[in-house]
Amino acid sequence: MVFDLITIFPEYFESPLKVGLLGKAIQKGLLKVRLHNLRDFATDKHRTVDDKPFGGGEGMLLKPEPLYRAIEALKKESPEPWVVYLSPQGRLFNQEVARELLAKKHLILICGRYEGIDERIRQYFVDDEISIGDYVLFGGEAAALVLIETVARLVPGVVGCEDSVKRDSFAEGLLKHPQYTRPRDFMGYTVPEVLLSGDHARIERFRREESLRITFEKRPDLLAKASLTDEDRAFLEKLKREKAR
Ligand SMILES: CN(C)c1ccccc1CNc1ccc(C(N)=O)cn1
Repeated sequence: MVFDLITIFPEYFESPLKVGLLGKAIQKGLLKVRLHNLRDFATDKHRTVDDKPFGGGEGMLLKPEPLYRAIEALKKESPEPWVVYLSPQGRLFNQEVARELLAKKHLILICGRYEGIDERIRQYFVDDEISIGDYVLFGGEAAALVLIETVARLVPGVVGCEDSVKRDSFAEGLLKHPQYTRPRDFMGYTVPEVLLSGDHARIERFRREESLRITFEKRPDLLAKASLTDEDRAFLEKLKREKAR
């Protein structure tokens, strides 16, 4: 997996790419993240990358030429790169989109600043416009980092045990069940005894029911998309009856 980042603030990414499992994965060569300063693709003396919008209006836009030069230079380096533009106008990013992007193997991420980029770059050179959520950031860098972390976690070997990635929240379409560790009694708050029972079948069922319960309470919208067994559906019916009471 290769991520090429086009940004006017490469320094933004310094420490996030060094720490934790992402830092280790890059060190191990499980994935590559390459930073490209958009200013290096400007040709004038002042390395200009932005300009005023035609038709007037507040703020500045990223000019098309430096972006075009950056994208074309990076496209030459690999067979089929996938050009992603992070913007509030993009399709909503989620775990499913992350799995799609993992299959692309080489992503070129454009981090917008100011009011965004010239429409002709978006229209003719971007393959995929993605938003990480309905809010406005100073720039696309934070969104790019969210995308990189989510996709990187899916690269084999990045997260220790593969199964844990499979059992993540959203992986099966449900929210993750609550988790506990020592001590058994913390300020009088104890751990559900089933988790101390050693009865793995019972523990698995308890955890599945807890996932169903918190998804039903906090994100019922996810239930429509989740893959549910008959046992799951029966449990959800019980929750609905309890709620109706
Ligand atoms: C300056 N803005 C508003 C802007 C406008 C257009 C493109 C990029 C930017 C950079 N900001 C971003 C980027 C992404 C997201 C998101 N939700 O993924 C939120 N904000």
